[in-house]
Amino acid sequence: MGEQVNPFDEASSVADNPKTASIGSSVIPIVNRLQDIFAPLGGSFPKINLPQVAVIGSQSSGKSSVLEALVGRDFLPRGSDICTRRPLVLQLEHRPRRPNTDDDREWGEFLHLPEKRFYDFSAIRREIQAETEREAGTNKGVSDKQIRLKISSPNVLNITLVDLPGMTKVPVGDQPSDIEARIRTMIMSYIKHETCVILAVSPANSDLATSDALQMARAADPAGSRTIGVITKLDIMDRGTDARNFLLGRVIPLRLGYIGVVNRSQEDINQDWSIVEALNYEENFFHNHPVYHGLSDQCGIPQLANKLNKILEQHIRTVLPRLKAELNSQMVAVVKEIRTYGEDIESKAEQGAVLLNILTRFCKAFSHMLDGRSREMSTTELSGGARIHYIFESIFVKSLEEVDPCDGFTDKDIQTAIENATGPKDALFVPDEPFEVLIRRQIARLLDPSLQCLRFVYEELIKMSRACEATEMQRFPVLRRSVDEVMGKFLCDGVKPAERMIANIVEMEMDYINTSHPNFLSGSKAVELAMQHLKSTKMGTNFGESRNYVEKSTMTERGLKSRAILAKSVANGYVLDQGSRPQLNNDKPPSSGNSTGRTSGISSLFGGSESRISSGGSSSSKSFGEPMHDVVHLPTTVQLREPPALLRLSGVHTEQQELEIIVIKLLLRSYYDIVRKKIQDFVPKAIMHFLVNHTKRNLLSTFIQKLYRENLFEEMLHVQDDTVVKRKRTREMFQVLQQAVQTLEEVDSEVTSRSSISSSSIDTATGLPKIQGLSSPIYTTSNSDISSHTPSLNSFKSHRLLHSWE
Ligand SMILES: Nc1nc2c(ncn2[C@@H]2O[C@H](COP(=O)(O)OP(=O)(O)OP(=O)(O)O)[C@@H](O)[C@H]2O)c(=O)[nH]1
Repeated sequence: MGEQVNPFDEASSVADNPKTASIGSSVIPIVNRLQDIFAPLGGSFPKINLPQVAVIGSQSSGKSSVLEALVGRDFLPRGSDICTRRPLVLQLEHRPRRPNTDDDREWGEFLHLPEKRFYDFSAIRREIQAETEREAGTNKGVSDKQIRLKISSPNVLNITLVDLPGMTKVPVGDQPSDIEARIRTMIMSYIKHETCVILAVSPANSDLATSDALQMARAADPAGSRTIGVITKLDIMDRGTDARNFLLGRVIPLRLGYIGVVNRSQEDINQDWSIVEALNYEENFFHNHPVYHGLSDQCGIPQLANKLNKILEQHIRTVLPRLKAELNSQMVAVVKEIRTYGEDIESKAEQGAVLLNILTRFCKAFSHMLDGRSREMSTTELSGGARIHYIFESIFVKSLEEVDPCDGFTDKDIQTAIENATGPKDALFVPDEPFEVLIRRQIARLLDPSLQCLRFVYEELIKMSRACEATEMQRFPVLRRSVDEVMGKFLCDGVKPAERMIANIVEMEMDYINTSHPNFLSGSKAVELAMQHLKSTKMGTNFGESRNYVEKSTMTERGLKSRAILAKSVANGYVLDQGSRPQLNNDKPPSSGNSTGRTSGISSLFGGSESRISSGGSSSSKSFGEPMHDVVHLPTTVQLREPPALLRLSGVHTEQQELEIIVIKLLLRSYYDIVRKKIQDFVPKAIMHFLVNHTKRNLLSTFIQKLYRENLFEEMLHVQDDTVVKRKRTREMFQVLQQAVQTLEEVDSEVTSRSSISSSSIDTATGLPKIQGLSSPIYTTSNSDISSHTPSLNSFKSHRLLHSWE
């Protein structure tokens, strides 16, 4: 006794002591093996996160002593007074042994002292004490601020253990009056998590039935599926009493049962007993004790470690299927990749077959994509032929729909066109020319969007051809480039006739303005509507309404030629008839003398103003032999101003002019509508015929013509230089994965045979044992050990549990 353990000396570790078992000792080989499996697969593989273990109990119940014994290292402050005053989160980190090195030392590292390694474990204990005092003071104060300590060693498992301050009732020193509630809240924040295994420590020398630890554990884990009861200080119970009934679960039943332990007493600590010595003492104690002798499964730190190890093994067993699934999906990916690298193709016949196959598949994929029969059809966005339909309907047709037929010219422009068309005379009727000039101009504007639509479809086809490049084509860069080139040229060639056809359609429309079209608005209707509009404008009503009405109502009406109809229009009170002179509706005599330049002597079609017809009678009554005017040559008194070089209309319209403008606009709208509809119909047809369907029909024959040539086989099927390397590497990876799957199967059956927890009693979410059925009483079963059932691999597999991964 009293022999000091040298922490540097690995031989002194409990983990290596064949007589003892520390936490994770049985799990380490499994985890190591798993790591060996996954190491060659790279860092992408997820880690196995084991559950956290938290030690709870009343003050000085022996929590730190239990934790130390489980880890097998002396490094925690222990004592009869309050020692743990801040939560200590102890992260054990497995460091693989490095071959051919002797640096297998263990060290500790605090989060608050990064990069400082503690190789001396008593220095770790001193730092824990110092750091506790820095935060919680020296006078028994408690803080919930964690101390985080990482222990790195080749002998530990990756697991986190938490030592928590003990529960107390009466505040002492600097402790606040609500210390009890505060500590309980702190403890609960750790043990409430489903993945936390609770070690509920109760000292045997106090009333076990009122154990604070068991009460709290029950609150956090009502099913009792992750709580192990630990009874300490069995060596200092009242003489004549023992904890047998408690250990057997007869007082407070607990699903995972109880383990009784004997740690070092304060005196042992003072005498520097090592952990190994303490464990030897404990072993002897139970062996020689008349009551506990028969309860060897429930007594001793090694039994506690065993119980915990089984839980950890079970957890690993729970995550194994997930690992397998992960391996399998990697296998699938690798097999897929191997396929992209293909095999070496030697003979010409083979090369020809491969090339033809690739080209045929490409064309099929292209066709399928166009027709919406692609296997990899997206459900999140439009693709293939649906995009072309969208271009036609939602872009092209809709955009033409939104064009205003009178866009691009003003009323003044229309009036100027009318004036110019009548030449030096005043017109009898509204002439055809302005209407034709303007409608041609508007039809010409349809060409650009039509060609744009063609370009959009062309670009779609290019995109689709890229998307169709089958995986096997990826490894033949020359073939890929050639297919791109042939496709590009082929599509370009298809664009040209489509372009010509579209230009022809527009030109045809511009070349002959068919005012006899059945849907064209009749001139008389146009005049009528124009007059209605003028009238309603005067009355303040909205012309838009009447115009809409007109457009609808006249679509089917057979139109008459504008000139003829206009000549029979009614305007401003005059009845106009072709070839006859306008008659005034009233008997107003024509005024004489003050005729303007616009009066021509013959009434114009819209010649409604008196001034425009007033001088007609007198001039027509003169004979040819007579001079036109009676000119009296007097000295010039009035100087005419020179006409300006650039003549423009003022923009102020007479009512008559306004009427003419409206008529022209109505006719423009009506005719433009007819043309627009034709263009909306013919342009997509031209594109489909000359470009899209042509491509579908003739692509394969073009490919065969251009690329399927024996002298090109070699060149076309030349693989990328790194393909050979990749092919080799992927095949090796496939073998590694195959090996990994096999090893995993072995580990699985190994763990299954070792694990003694029934698969049906595993919580699928946490990997921890669970209670069957909610109706069963909490902390119910007697202390019948969790090891009573050993499931077969098949029974385990049939359950197909969920696995907890983080
Ligand atoms: N005789 C005997 N003494 C024990 C046993 N377990 C712990 N002790 C002593 O009880 C005292 C408290 O032990 P700790 O391990 O510090 O208890 P703790 O629960 O961590 O204490 P706090 O963290 O301060 O709440 C120490 O003096 C230990 O030596 C035991 O099984 N038998």
